[in-house]
Amino acid sequence: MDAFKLLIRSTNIQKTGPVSRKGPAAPTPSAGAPARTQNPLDNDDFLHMRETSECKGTKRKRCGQTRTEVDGVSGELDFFGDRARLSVLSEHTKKAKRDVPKSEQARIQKSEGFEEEVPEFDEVECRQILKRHKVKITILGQTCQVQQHHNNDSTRTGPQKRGGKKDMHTQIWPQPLTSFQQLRSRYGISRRLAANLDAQGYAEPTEVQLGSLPLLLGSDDDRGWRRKGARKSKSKKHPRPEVDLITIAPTGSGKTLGFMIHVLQGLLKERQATKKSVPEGMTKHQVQALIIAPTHELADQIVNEGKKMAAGTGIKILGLKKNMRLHPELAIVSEQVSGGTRDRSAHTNETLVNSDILVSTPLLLLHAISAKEFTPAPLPAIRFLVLDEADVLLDHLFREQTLAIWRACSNTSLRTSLWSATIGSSIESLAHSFILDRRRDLGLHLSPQLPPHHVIRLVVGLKDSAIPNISHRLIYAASEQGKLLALRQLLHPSTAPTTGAPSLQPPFLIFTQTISRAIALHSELLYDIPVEAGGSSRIAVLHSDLSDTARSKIMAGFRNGEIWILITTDLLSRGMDFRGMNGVLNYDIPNTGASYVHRVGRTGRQGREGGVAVTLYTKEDVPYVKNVANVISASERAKANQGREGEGGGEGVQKWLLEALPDVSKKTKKALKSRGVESRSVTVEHEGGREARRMRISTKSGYDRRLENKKKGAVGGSGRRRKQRDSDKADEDKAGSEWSGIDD
Ligand SMILES: Nc1ncnc2c1ncn2[C@@H]1O[C@H](COP(=O)(O)OP(=O)(O)OP(=O)(O)O)[C@@H](O)[C@H]1O
Repeated sequence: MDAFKLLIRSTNIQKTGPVSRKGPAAPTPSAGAPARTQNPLDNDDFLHMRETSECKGTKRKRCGQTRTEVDGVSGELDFFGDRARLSVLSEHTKKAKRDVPKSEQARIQKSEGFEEEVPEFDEVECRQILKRHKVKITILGQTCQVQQHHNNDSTRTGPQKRGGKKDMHTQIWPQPLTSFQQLRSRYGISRRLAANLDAQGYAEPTEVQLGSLPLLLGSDDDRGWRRKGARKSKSKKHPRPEVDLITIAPTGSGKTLGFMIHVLQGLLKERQATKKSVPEGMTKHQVQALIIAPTHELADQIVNEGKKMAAGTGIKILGLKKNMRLHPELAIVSEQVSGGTRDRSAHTNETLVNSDILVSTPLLLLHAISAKEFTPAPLPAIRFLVLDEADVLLDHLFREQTLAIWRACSNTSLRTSLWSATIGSSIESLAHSFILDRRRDLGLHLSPQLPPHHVIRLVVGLKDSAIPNISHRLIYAASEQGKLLALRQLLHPSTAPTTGAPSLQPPFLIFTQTISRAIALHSELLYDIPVEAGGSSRIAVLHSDLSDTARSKIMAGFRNGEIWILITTDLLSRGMDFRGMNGVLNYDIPNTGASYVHRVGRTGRQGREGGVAVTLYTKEDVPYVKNVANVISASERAKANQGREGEGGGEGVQKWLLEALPDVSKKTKKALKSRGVESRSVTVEHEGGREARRMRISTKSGYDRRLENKKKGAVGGSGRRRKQRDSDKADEDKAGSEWSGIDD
């Protein structure tokens, strides 16, 4: 199925200005820009690193010469090359704008299309555009008893039977957002928000933004909600349905901007509508939107993105920190506050920090809103709840915490949106039922005054699959020793026989199954990067056992190009947006197909070509590796449908291998998901045993290790003996010098 074909193809949408229905084809942002390595090392430098690693004696001079280049370049490392350029451009534009009178500015804006009334697409056009972009929008209906065998209504996408029951799902074709200008002209977003978006330099909405923003922002009538066959009523306007959205769109497709615009506009609209003067005793900012993400790193990234979009709007966005508490009235109470507005609560001595949007991990937030452990106080002011990486937030690890927060959001007009590149049917059902049950508990389903409510699923491309614009490689390395060897060959391809394998160029991420394995691999590779190229400072390990400060420092180092290779666990597999990332190496196979999709999705973002995803596997992994092979194969098929098979180093997984690999049973999948490959989870220190020793990450042979241990033992023993001798001598001296009276 050519699922992502249109993600990298041109569209019929004009790049700027008012949308023409018959406009020329233009590529969308996620349509795969030509390979562009923002990577500072830009290949030459990495080649230098390889050269220097091969440099011995005679080549010293050349190495020395290049060294200064490397040092020089390292100062210019800029993963966000485009962004820097854009910010310069936007500064330039801002300055130019300041010099133009306001009336003229308005005229220019209008001529640029910002204020232009954009004609609506008719139903056929909506369908064509959404289809071309592979955007499928479905109203999730309630489960009903099956009454007939054939369903002649073509708008029903089902029935999807579940034990004699079927889900009454209905596909719809609402107005797509074909240019950002329409956000203002059609959906009336704030001028400031539109300007902030403009300053980001995004030319056009990505597919997920094209589909989700009209649903979330919506106009006040039923435009775009016509279903196939429904009669158009020109005179009668219906209230726009309230929407809770479940969005499944590829990694790096711009979901963050989708929910951020929705939340910011929602808050700005409310602020404008009520034009509230702040009542006495109340704070100026009140948390009305919660964005939940599974890791601190992702939460920080969302805050950064949010701040850019919220600049100058008066809306505050804050990342929750450990030392903060959320008051039941939704003022954040903190003893040590860094930044933000400060107030003194009238009733307590606690310091209050005010914010409109709060970004947090589930546990941190639950802690902040719970007076006693896990009994969260109600959060009636919350009107927007965003679950980023919703599938992981609703999976067993975070489920209780996430649902507890969701339950605490007691506002009757709460709008919830769930976002991820992978949301399986069980998680979707769970979310759907939770939304319906919550409405039932609040009595909302009986209220005739309320507008209709829909739970909508939006899928972009082929659901739950890896992006096809990167090259996937599945490499058999037989054993742990083999994996280390393979990794070194990828790092220094000139030392390896030509295998046709894609080379892995920094910056890249290496994923391991456990923290201890990440640490072990880090110490093993520490000296693989030559001193001339920066040595051990170029490689780092990041995991959840490190302090928050250490984690932030490493993240900053990786983002600004000081660190080239980052070894980590699944901690960084979701949501992290590192621009210019050249590759991902799964040193240990991921536990699930979804985990593979997210890990490899750290490269090839925004449809960029040239990313490489390498997965090493050993004979221990053979029973499980089909999980990964299936995802790669689906991605390769998508590529083949685009006529791009063989690009980027040949087939990711050969057909014979796919057929030869054993299927993974449901039971095994479940065990793998919770524990990973069992033999890799045991450690020599704690559980000992041959198995653990075999899975250890080290190039040293058993013989060498024994020799080393003996040597260590001998050195230790000699040290102990020396100490003993010294202490005996000291005792003797002491005894000799003590006065023992006059001998008779
Ligand atoms: N309309 C756009 N045009 C160009 N770039 C965009 C657009 N929208 C977002 N981006 C950029 O695309 C990159 C990826 O966006 P984002 O992190 O939101 O992806 P995502 O869909 O959330 O991915 P993941 O599933 O991995 O979390 C970001 O660097 C963002 O700035």
